[in-house]
Amino acid sequence: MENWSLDTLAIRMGYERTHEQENSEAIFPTSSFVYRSAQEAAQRFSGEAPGNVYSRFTNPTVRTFENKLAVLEGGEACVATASGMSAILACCMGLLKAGDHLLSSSSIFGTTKVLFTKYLANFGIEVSFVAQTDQQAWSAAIQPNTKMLFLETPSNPLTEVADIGFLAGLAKQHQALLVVDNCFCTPILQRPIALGADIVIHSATKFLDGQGRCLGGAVVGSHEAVGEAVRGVIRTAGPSMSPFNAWVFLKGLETLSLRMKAHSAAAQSLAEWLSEHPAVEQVFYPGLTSHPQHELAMRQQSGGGGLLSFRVKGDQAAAWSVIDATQFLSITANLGDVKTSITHPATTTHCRVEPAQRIATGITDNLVRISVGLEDLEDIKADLSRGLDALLAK
Ligand SMILES: N[C@@H](CCOC(=O)CCC(=O)O)C(=O)O
Repeated sequence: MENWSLDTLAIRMGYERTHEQENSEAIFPTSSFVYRSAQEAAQRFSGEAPGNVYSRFTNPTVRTFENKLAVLEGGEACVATASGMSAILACCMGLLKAGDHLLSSSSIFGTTKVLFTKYLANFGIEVSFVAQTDQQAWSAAIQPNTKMLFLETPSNPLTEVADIGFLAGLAKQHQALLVVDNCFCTPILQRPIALGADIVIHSATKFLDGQGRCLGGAVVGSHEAVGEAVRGVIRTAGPSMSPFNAWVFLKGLETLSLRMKAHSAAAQSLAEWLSEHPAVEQVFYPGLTSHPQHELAMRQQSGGGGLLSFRVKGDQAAAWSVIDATQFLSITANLGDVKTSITHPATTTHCRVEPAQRIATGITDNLVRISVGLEDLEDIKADLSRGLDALLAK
């Protein structure tokens, strides 16, 4: 197994067949487990003996998913959660305490921002935000009590790519943890732990699933931080992944590599096509609009991912008209699906961010986000052309 590539690991690693000798992984939809004696139960609950205890924190199907994702991300441990947001919550609850400072990129998913500002602040965690790609701002915003640096890269929805290596160095210098939400790239395109990050977060709902079926999340990192601290939160607070969802994500991992390469190639072509369209003001896709070395390196190595966004020439009505003119693209607030989705971030994914802050971070009313799926690219372009061409006729 040591020499297997990520493609083989994603399909083959980490599963011991039951006595039925099944080829596809079994699902264990059980809430609890039965012991041969009271003593065995006590040993399992105290951790003295290994094995399943209760599906809130130990389930064989969920464990298979966790073990596989840990290896793919290069972490020692993985804890699966009920959603991407509960992965972020468990990570913060397990690794921060009142009085600590969390330094976050300002280019994060709107709901993550609400979690940090509205809820973590209530528990005495200090939060501040810096521009994703401004290295001087990250350095200047470090405080004596900074315990965690947090970002999504590429960011949602402007696909800003941060230099993980630089931020990892900064975090280490100040004994803080670097947490990277890797849900846009997945380990197929980017492995933050190999670049120096301490923790990787996933919304498994996105590309890990790949077909928009289930909610789930994951935290990957060291035994101490994730295997102990974050798992302790999940065991106690209970935002756990269900066995059925874990099974769906296991199936998703089997095709992840193929899908990510196809999503990336399609998104890159679509970004280039959009940037030539006269009704489009600006396109955001890694390496397309700016060329810092780490951004180009990421794209050349593996592709820039399946997500892009663009500003139409006009206002919110113009953006909505492009969205509404599509016939098969899914108007939805999700991403990472084989079905292309189209989203108006200002009024959906980032609607709870205070307007001035939203606009300051580039989520303007004329911005449209696309998660490029695996339909024929010419069909996707034709669906988008309808609304874009109509804008020119006005
Ligand atoms: N991160 C995803 C999920 C979008 O989900 C929502 O926008 C739900 C709204 C909310 O959390 O309040 C994406 O960016 O599409």
